[in-house]
Amino acid sequence: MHAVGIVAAAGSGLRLGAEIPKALVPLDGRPLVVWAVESLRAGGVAEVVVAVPAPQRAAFVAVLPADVHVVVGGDTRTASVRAALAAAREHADAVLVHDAARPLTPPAVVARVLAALAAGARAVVPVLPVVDTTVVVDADGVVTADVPRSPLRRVQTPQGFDRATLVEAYGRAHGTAAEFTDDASVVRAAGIPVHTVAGDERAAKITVAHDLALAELQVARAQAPA
Ligand SMILES: Nc1ccn([C@@H]2O[C@H](COP(=O)(O)OP(=O)(O)OP(=O)(O)O)[C@@H](O)[C@H]2O)c(=O)n1
Ligand SMILES: C[C@](O)(CO)[C@H](O)COP(=O)(O)O
Repeated sequence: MHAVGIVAAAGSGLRLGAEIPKALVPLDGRPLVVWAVESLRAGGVAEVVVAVPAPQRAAFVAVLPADVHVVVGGDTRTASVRAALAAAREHADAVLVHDAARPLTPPAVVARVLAALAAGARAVVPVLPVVDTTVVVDADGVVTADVPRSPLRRVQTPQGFDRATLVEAYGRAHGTAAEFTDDASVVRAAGIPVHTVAGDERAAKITVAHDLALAELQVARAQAPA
């Protein structure tokens, strides 16, 4: 199976609040996007396309390995993945879509996604259980319902797809009013079942400053002498 990786790195990172795009923010001295590309490669995905913000294209090219294909992303994550998918070489039979914002994703997660695709899944996502009590609130913030949490899962990346399936699902979604927060929901909207494999807490998404501080600690702990 030949898999191509897509890294969505075109966001601005408003919630992180850095002065540069989030994917360029350093973690232990190296930009988040570089960590994300390395995770994919360590897990077995050699060919990678990265979607970046147009104004900072040159800055991304300067930090990424020369054999990474850089494309300009869009206004939404879905638009950025669509742009990268159009640039992904057609000889690939699988696509793994990853967030630049998940820099410490263990290679084993990537390998589990690849293995599920090799075993015949057309779509697969890494997931973790929900550990907090989960509720619904109304417009005033008053709890209106408890949600049984045992069937709930938190979805991570990389998300893996049969390439033709992902291309067709993105084609169907084009021009609809639907808003998608990940690629598996684009595929599910086309009626394709999405399978799951075990995710990993270390693949957490860096969204706010606290997440970056935790990631720095995670790297320091991994580097500390035993
Ligand atoms: N137009 C966009 C928006 C997001 N992303 C990418 O999608 C991933 C997940 O998005 P998120 O964590 O929400 O990043 P931002 O959109 O940058 O964050 P914020 O919502 O705080 O601005 C990130 O790697 C981000 O770079 C993207 O490629 N193109
Ligand atoms: C793709 C994703 O990371 C899966 O959990 C998530 O949906 C991205 O959400 P965001 O609001 O764009 O950070």
